[in-house]
Amino acid sequence: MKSESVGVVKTKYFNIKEPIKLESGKSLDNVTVAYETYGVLNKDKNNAILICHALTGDAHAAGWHEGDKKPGWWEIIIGPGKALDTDKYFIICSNVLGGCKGTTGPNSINPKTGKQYGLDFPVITIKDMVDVQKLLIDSFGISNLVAVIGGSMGGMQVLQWIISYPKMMKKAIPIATTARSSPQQIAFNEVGRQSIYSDLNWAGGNYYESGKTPKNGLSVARMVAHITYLSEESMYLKFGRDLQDKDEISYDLSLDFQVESYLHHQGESFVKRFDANSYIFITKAVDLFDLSVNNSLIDGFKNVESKVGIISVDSDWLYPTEQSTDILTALNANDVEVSFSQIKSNYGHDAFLLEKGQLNYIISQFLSENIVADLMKRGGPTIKEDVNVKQAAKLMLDTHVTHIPVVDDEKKLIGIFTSWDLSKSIATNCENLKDIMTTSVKYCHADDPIEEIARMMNKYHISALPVVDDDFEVQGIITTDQISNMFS
Ligand SMILES: CC(=O)SCCNC(=O)CCNC(=O)[C@H](O)C(C)(C)COP(=O)(O)OP(=O)(O)OC[C@H]1O[C@@H](n2cnc3c(N)ncnc32)[C@H](O)[C@@H]1OP(=O)(O)O
Ligand SMILES: N[C@@H](CCO)C(=O)O
Repeated sequence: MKSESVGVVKTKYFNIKEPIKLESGKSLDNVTVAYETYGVLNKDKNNAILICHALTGDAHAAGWHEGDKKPGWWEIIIGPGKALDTDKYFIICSNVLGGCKGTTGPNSINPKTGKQYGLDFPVITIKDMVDVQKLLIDSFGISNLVAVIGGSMGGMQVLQWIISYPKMMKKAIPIATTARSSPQQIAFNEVGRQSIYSDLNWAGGNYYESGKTPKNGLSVARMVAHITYLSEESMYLKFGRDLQDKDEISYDLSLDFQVESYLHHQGESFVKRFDANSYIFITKAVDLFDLSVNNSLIDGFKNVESKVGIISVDSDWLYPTEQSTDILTALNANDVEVSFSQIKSNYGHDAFLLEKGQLNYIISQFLSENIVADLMKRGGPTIKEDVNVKQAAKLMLDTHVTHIPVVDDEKKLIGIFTSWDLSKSIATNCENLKDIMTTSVKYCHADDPIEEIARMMNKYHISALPVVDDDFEVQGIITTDQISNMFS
């Protein structure tokens, strides 16, 4: 076990009491969500990061299940000192709705029949997956996530999050993904589904009780899909035209090449961990994914508020970089704060699971708290100037703050009342807030760099700055405590 691993972990389960209303108009009762967490949720509940997994992933993103030979699928970036630093963040990862690794899906028991759903399971969408994740996040009492991050189908969930719940996260990191599935991506998934339907054990999806699953069909579906996760270069480097367990071609249509053997291996190991019906429903959800509105991604992304760090892989031909730059263009057109990084790798699409150095560097850079929005305390108390000092002092005491922005009737900043002003009021027997408050108040904006704020605080010997928007309305406050916490 690596020293920087989170160690032995266990999957937990969250049961949703209310029915889940799906995008299709149908609903699902008794939904269970399998999830894992790493790190500690702080008392303010403002250090959580949500991971969204890819097509065949699960909640087990990091650490080791007792007795397992392999760690979670994103062990390379989750753990003490890594980009998703569990000494700093509280990491949550759940198995998607429709999955087969603990969250309700087609292999779960339908409460209405007492039998496994099979194809009675309703068609679900990426939005349905995100809505279920939101209920899980709500159950922790988290009202604002540091970030939502995911690759491939996980990246689709990230993009759905920033549209469905724009105020729920400061940052979003969609990796190797698209804002709408392309005809080529749909085509590959349809071949996979047809391969399952053609299996003699398919039985219309009701194979659970027979004990014989459509594993051959599912294996071939995986073989085709797995090719799209690699690149021609990586396959040449790994296999070339080398033969598998033989010195010469046998001319009997048996397996000859290493690449054939590799794909058989990937197919065989996949069917041990995945359910064919889940594969059908989840690939269908991926195909239906399209965030454009009136065929425009610009319209689709018009409500985004979070800062977005897009990452693509230069050799990814399943989700090519152009689909990431389409997202970049649409977010830019909406004045969203967005950055774009490209992983240099010959691995292809699955580089987001493998390129440890680049992923840790790019993600930790993006997550590093460098603007006011990353540290500020949103909301918080404000006060009108027409109150007396005693009322202001009581509000300070009740809300445990030493600085209260003073606002007019439109919530626009007109001053600040500090504990120093309170001391002055006592020393000068001043009772009216407006006679003692500081009117030449220094302020800042959410997108100001932290370094600039620190310089202002140092220059003017102040320890807090109200944060205002373009209309000068108070959005929150940033104090020296929040800045010093960033370095501690
Ligand atoms: C985000 C998520 O959803 S994660 C879900 C799990 N990940 C995926 O499904 C993505 C699909 N890709 C994979 O599974 C890949 O194996 C990864 C990305 C996990 C790892 O990639 P790499 O480290 O490059 O391993 P690679 O793709 O070469 O596969 C290695 C395996 O193939 C086997 N293999 C390699 N060559 C051959 C061959 N000629 N014949 C048979 N098997 C072979 C190795 O023995 C190894 O076996 P293992 O499965 O027991 O580890
Ligand atoms: N190979 C990963 C990514 C697919 O997009 C998976 O199977 O989930």
